[in-house]
Amino acid sequence: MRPRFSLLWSPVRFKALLGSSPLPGSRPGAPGLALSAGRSRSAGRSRLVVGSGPAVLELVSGQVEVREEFISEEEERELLGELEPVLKRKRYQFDHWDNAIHGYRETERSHWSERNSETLQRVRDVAFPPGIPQLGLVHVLDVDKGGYIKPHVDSVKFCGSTIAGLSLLSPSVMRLVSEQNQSDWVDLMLLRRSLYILRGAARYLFTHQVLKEGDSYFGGVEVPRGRRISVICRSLPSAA
Ligand SMILES: O=C(O)CCC(=O)C(=O)O
Ligand SMILES: [Fe+2]
Repeated sequence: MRPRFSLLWSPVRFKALLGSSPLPGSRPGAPGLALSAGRSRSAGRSRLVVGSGPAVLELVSGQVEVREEFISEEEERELLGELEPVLKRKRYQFDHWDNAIHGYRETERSHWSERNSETLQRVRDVAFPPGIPQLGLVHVLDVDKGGYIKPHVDSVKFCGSTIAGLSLLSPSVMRLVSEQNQSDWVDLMLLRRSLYILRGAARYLFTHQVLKEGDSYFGGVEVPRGRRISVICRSLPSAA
């Protein structure tokens, strides 16, 4: 039996699937505007978020966060040590017509080693305000070097207002595109061992995607893609 709240395999996992075509009216990978230091929580983080203009950056300010070096090399090794044996037993999946993710394998995990539990607790502590209900299962997604995640909005049935993900092994670019106006976009530079957090409008009103090799540019500079594992914590939808 799959867990009741499993995000995996669910046909309603994705609310929207828009394809991965370039953005109309803007050039993907173009430098864009950086989230200004005044609006981000620290000047050090602002260079990891760029967007198509000040209005879109204003809209997502406080709802998009990227924290560089959130985990240490040692913590990354520890997570990989627990995850690799599980992931290696699975095959990468390619080319299913309805898949929002191409070239991936995934798992969910509720029990972790003590050290990894501590790392994940740090993620939860910064991502979720006290008392907010959280999905106990942590989602682990292993996307191959040639793999990518197409634009989608996480299902509101299974995921609440906050998504927080650690990036292991490879840098990548996450692109948010406004569902209302597709020329409004925000790119997040997801460095290896960084944490990103999407909240509120950034989570509900924008699709998110992880760019494929060849399209993977941040601020006009190519971000070489390798195999990437993300470890994702989510809040629960509030009860209806
Ligand atoms: O890999 C990530 O960080 C994001 C994955 C994602 O968007 C999803 O599983 O819904
Ligand atoms: Fe997602």
